[in-house]
Amino acid sequence: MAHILIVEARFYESYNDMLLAGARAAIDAAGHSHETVTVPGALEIPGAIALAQDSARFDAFVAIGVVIRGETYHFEIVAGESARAIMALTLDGTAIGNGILTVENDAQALVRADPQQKDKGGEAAKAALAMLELQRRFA
Ligand SMILES: Nc1c(NC[C@H](O)[C@H](O)[C@H](O)CO)[nH]c(=O)[nH]c1=O
Ligand SMILES: CC(=O)[C@@H](O)COP(=O)(O)O
Repeated sequence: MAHILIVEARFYESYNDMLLAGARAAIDAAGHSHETVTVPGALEIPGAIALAQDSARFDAFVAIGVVIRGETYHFEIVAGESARAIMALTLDGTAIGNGILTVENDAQALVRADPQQKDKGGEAAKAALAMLELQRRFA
């Protein structure tokens, strides 16, 4: 059994609740355990994963968050830099699934957060488990 850390950026309460439900359901269905930590925003997720890695308590990570475009360039920074930093951690061999939604509006966020619709939280959890399996296969 693996132990998974879900790192959520709780910027939008309702969407996060749905993403977490999907991620937790996927991990439970695969027979693994999980715990969750909360950070202020998506930009803090990669740092939280890096800090948690040092504890060696977790086998894989799931990033959960919602980034909705506003009026300024900040969307590109938050969306792009969180994805870039997560990818850098992945390329260092860390099993991570990225469930950070980067969308234009609330309607797009809802469809993707809802476990009964696109279930991006569950998708990210399954991706993390798939990468963990590869990591163990190549060990
Ligand atoms: N606008 C969104 C943010 N912005 C906050 C940043 O992620 C970060 O917490 C802040 O810049 C302090 O370092 N975060 C989201 O997750 N979603 C957004 O829509
Ligand atoms: C993604 C963001 O950072 C965004 O929510 C911030 O909104 P704004 O660009 O209007 O400040």
